[in-house]
Amino acid sequence: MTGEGATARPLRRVLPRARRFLRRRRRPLTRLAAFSVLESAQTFLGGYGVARALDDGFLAGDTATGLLWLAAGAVAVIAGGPVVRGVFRHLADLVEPLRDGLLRLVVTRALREATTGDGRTDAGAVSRLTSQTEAARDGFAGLVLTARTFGVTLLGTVAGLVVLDPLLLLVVLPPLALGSLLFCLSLGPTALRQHRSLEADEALAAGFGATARGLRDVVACGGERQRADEGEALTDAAEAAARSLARWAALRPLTLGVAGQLPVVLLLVCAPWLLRGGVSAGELLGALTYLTQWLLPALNTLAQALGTAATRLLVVLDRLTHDPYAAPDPARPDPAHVPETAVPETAAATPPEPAPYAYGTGTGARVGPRVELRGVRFAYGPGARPVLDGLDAVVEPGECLAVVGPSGIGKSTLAALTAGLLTPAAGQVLVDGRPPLPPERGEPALRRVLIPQQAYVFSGTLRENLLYLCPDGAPPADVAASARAVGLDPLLRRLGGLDATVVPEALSQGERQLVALARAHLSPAPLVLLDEATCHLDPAAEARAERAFARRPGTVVVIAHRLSSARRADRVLVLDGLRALSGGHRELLDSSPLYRELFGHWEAPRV
Ligand SMILES: Nc1ncnc2c1ncn2[C@@H]1O[C@H](COP(=O)(O)OP(=O)(O)OP(=O)(O)O)[C@@H](O)[C@H]1O
Repeated sequence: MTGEGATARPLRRVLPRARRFLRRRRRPLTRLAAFSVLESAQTFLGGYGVARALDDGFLAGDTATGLLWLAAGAVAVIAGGPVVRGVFRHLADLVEPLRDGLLRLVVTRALREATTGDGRTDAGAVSRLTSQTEAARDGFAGLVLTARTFGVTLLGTVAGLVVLDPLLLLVVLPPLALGSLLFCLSLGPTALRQHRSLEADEALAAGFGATARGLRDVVACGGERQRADEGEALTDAAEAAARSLARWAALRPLTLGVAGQLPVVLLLVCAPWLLRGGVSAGELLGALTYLTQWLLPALNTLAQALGTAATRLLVVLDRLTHDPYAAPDPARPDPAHVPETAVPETAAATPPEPAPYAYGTGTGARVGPRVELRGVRFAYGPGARPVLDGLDAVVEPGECLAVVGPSGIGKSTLAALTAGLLTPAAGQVLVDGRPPLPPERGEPALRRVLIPQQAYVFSGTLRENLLYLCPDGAPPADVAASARAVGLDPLLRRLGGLDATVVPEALSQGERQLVALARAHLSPAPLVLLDEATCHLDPAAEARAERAFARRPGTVVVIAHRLSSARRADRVLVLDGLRALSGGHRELLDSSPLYRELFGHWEAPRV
């Protein structure tokens, strides 16, 4: 999860720019302040008029005077119209340059990206030019207006209370100052938590987006458990961030209560003392009018604006002013990459299950799980014709079985059933005597890897790609040995070593298959299923990769792309739709017309 430093970064980036911008706008700011002082006369008369209306008018039996004072307050509001117009005019002088500056920045950057010719395009420029700059302008204007209104109200209220009776100020000022101070102190931590929550949400969205995009490959590579753990870690982080934000946000009503409502309560509680001290009933009501009619609403609006609108403004400003193509900060991992490469803390903290076999580069005895298919029937849909029906087959521990048969006969279906990706409608698939668990139920340790035709390579270093199926990591010597064994060395040298960054789309299909093969070779999985996983390699490279898997301890099932794979395997399974025959290459040439026919059609390269 991102740390405090990372969450504070947008604040640190935006605040100096904001200060510079405001320093250059002294004139409109001064004019705005001058109009605001005029406007505070409205607030002043709002409370003072009520006090005089009561004391000099209604309580003194002079209703006309009372009504006149009330009317004075109303006239002040109406006369304030031109003042408000002036405020908006000077507000425009402040916020329009902000939008112009942001537009200039976005256009300059988009043009630079379009003309540097490095192939990167700033796809978000249109959104930044339109909605985001408008959002920044509106947000800034709203914030200035709210802060200004609060300042005006506070000024009018304090002036009114001093004129009515300084004793009133003695009661009102302490809780108002204390509440405001507490509120200001809570702003920083709340903003930090808001950013942390936003970042956690974004990381969550990026993580699940990446999973959704690569779902097929994740399943094919047997990475469901790792993905599920990563997803859970991201969800937990987002939840923790939201809870932390909620705790700080809950402080806000408390501070507002101290600043806005406690003075009202204190005024009422101290009313007898105030009245004895010379404060009149009208002055008391005037003070209450200041608090309830003016100060409290202004305080609430300000708190709301600072709590939500200001944070949103900060995020938008940061997005607009921060160069997305600037050199990345090494302290900040790219959220889009985190789920692809990182082993989640929860997984790392869980002690690994004792591995039943030794894998990787060893050359020991032929060990591995026994795979058994008993009377397996499978159809893609309830009414569909079964692809496999009554299929019996066995792969002995440590054996390499090649599966051959015409196109569409069900070879990949058999691989997917063995991997646990599909469940038979009838019969049983057993790996070491147990049905392979479907991916969503996962198994604690990586038991099998299926490499499909379309190899999965992600953006990251070669090392990260190779270690993707090694939740507990692997010694560097094993990584290098697996790369060498499957024939990845030339690509490794060309890219500049294990720490070179891989751009998946810049690799050929065969190179991608080599990366996937090295990854499976290095993985601790005791059962490897190669579903035409070498189809883009030339015959010599295919032979090298298959020999590497034959030397690796474990059971291997190869869905053969060329007959040469069948010749190298310990045994061959021929699927012909009605029955399955298994045996050695020579044996099948004698016993299986289909195998003979396939052999006749296949080119048998000499490698
Ligand atoms: N997801 C699916 N939904 C419906 N039918 C499918 C699906 N996948 C495969 N099939 C059908 O099941 C049959 C067996 O397909 P499968 O891919 O297992 O054959 P295959 O022997 O591996 O073929 P190939 O050698 O061409 O890859 C085919 O008729 C295919 O059209």
